[in-house]
Amino acid sequence: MTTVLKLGGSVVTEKDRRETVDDDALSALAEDIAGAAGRATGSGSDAPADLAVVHGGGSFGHYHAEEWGVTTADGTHSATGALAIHEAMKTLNRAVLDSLQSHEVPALPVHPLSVGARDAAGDLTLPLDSTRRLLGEGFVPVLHGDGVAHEGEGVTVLSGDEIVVRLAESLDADRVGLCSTVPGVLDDAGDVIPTIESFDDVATYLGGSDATDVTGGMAGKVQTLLALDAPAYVFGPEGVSEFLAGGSPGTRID
Ligand SMILES: Nc1ncnc2c1ncn2[C@@H]1O[C@H](COP(=O)(O)OP(=O)(O)OP(=O)(O)O)[C@@H](O)[C@H]1O
Ligand SMILES: C=C(C)CCOP(=O)(O)O
Repeated sequence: MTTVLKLGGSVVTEKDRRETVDDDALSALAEDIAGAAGRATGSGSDAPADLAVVHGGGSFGHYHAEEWGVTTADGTHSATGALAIHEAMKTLNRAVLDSLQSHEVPALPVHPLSVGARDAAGDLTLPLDSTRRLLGEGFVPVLHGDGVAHEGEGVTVLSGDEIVVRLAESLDADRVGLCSTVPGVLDDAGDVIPTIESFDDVATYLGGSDATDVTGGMAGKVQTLLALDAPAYVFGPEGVSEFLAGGSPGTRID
């Protein structure tokens, strides 16, 4: 059983305060991840079957991407700018790793800038040999939204959501979960939509992000998740344990 879980940048950071980790939220998530694997602190048991974690940018990557005018399509040839985005994401990644490891989750980093590339059409190559091998050896690889080399553009943004989709396809994942600040995809009355099977059915409800976010909020998420073979779930932090236990919190996207 292979599971891909994205921790939204909106959840693990205070999105409107530059480069600020939400320590309490992150720690609660790490505890849920550890608990789901029967690996709560002190249990000493091994890693669960194949869990890959991805996290977004929150108040780390997005601030720098915006400052340098970098999006998923428009890049920078400034090494200073690209490094600012990458280093901010590495700082956040380190905080995620520290929190997971402090809950006995055997988490290790995989930095997409070092391996990924986009061609001129924007198509992504993301070799995942190290991710696959880490999983096979009982680790929990933790990838993150990052900069990526992009033909003709320099470096553009690679969103955590795009990494999730690529991971799910390449690892033939059984389940995909996106933990965001919202309890699911919401309709115009603010209620969680239980299941989404077509973009057109829900397009009018879907907006961008309510914070600084160069990769674009819920509409993009739903669109990319619909393209996946594996079922994907969008839920809030309260849904993580249920998701990792095999349940169906929030919105299911088929
Ligand atoms: N119909 C909708 N239902 C739920 N959320 C919506 C909807 N339309 C827009 N949103 C916005 O989408 C946001 C979630 O997208 P966002 O990209 O901020 O999430 P994230 O994945 O947690 O963060 P990051 O992109 O930094 O990783 C919600 O906080 C909300 O503001
Ligand atoms: C802004 C950067 C570098 C990462 C974006 O990742 P996302 O928050 O998952 O969209």
